[in-house]
This record gives sequence, structure tokens and C-alpha cells, in this order.
Amino acid sequence: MIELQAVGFGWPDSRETLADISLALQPGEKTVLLGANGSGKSTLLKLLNGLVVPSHGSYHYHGHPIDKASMADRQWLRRFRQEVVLLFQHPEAMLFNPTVRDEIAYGPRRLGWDDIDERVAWWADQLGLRTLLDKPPFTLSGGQKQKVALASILILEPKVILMDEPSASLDPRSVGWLVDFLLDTAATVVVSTHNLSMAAEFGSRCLVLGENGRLAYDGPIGPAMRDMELLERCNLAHRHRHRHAGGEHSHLHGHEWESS
Ligand SMILES: Nc1ncnc2c1ncn2[C@@H]1O[C@H](COP(=O)(O)OP(=O)(O)OP(=O)(O)O)[C@@H](O)[C@H]1O
Repeated sequence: MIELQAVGFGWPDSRETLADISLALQPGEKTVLLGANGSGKSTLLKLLNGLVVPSHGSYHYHGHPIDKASMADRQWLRRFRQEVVLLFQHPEAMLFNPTVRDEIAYGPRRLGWDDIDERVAWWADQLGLRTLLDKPPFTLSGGQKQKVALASILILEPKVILMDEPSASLDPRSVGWLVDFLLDTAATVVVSTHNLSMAAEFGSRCLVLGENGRLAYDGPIGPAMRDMELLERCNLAHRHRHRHAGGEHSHLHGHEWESS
């Protein structure tokens, strides 16, 4: 349903951020996107969300090209924005309505859906937001804002859910809820994370972006997590020295993950 062919992308005045990325995502597939700081994870998610379009190569969604022309087609864009959603790493970027209720209802109202109050109440309950519905989003904590942003995209019943570091500001119960949700949803999901200990909870397929903006790995997550050379090369694990009882050794560390 999503197909990238030899995609390259560079932000203005910068080196090529993504280079020669080819991949296909199937309906219902759950994929984890890993890469060091600045490797291009957020950029790739924004590209999949059509916020930026490839400088080279092609992106097709259900066979429809995603390029400047299709993104300028308002009718197509409306459908695409409902079907393919992105949870930003910093949710402030998504919140602009006067209340949490309006924020969550915003998409369904624009789409002219029925039963909006019931839908909002259901998602507010799912994410523990019921008591916050009348508050302005800017008064909420970082994790609460993340949950409002999550409710406002999931209410759209999307077919593709892109999430940029969702576990970074969510508490354990909310992360647990998210993992359960991802197990049950029929949507195609791509989750970026630095948290290697959580990675396998988010998906069975793994994409690793190298620091050169190229895909260093695309395959099952188990072998990727055991491939020390890959993790070290892509700056997802680092080696440093330890002193214990007069002896010294070095071993690899991942973020919240370790291997001797
Ligand atoms: N809006 C932008 N304008 C210009 N350059 C950008 C923009 N967004 C990202 N970049 C650059 O693109 C590169 C990749 O950034 P990106 O945010 O995609 O990386 P990331 O893998 O998500 O990093 P992190 O793990 O730190 O969130 C960086 O060099 C960054 O400076």
C-alpha cells in the first residue's frame, strides 16, 4: 500500500537527509524505525505523511503518486490526511484548538462525521483524558499533550499510523495501552524509537537508518537487535570501558538495553 522507490530528500541548505530509500509497507504491517539522532527518522515519517515530497525517486500510496501535484489536489489531500496520520515527536506542533474536546473533534468535524461527541468521549476515556476535555491544550503536561495528539489522530480511524518517538513522554500505563492498541489495530503502523528495549513491542519488522541517511537494515526485528556490528555502526549502541574490582573491560551499551 506504501511504496518508496529510490527516494532521496534533502532539506534546503543541507546535505541529502534521506538517500536511495526503497521499501514497501503492506496493509496491517507493524514496523519499527530505528536510527541515531539526526539520521532522518522524523524526516522519513514526514515524507510518508506527505508533509515533504521526494527530491528524487517516487512515493506511491495505493498506486497514487505522492508528489507536489497530488498534495495540491484538495480532494485527494483530504482523503490522504484522514487515512495517513502522523503523531509528531513534539505534540505542541499539532495542538491549536481552544480546548482538548475541540482538538480531538477537529478532524471528524472537518470530515462532517456524525456522533462526534460520542467518538470524542470514547477516545478521551481510552486515553484517560475525560477530566481534561474542557482545558486548553497548552495548559497540559507534555505527556497529556501527547495523549491529546494521539486521540486526535486515532479518532480519524486511519489506515496508516506514523508515530515519532511515542514512548518518550508517555507514562508506563499509557505505553502499555499503546502497545496493546498496536497489537489489535488493523492499520499499518510505523513507530520510530530510540528505546531498543521497547522496539520489539512496537513491531515485528525493523528499518534501521544509517547516519548517511540510507537504509542500513530492513528485516525482522529479532536479528537486528542481536546484530552488534549493525547497532554499533548505526550509532544505536556504544562501547565504553568499565572498571570493576581492579579489572577493566569494555562492552556494548544500547539505550535502556545492554549486551556483554
Ligand atoms: N525542518 C527542517 N529544516 C532543515 N533541516 C532539517 C529540518 N528537520 C530536520 N532537518 C535536518 O535533517 C536531519 C535529520 O533530522 P531528523 O529530525 O529527521 O532526524 P531524527 O533521526 O528524527 O533525529 P532525532 O533522533 O534526534 O529526533 C538533521 O540533520 C536535521 O538538522
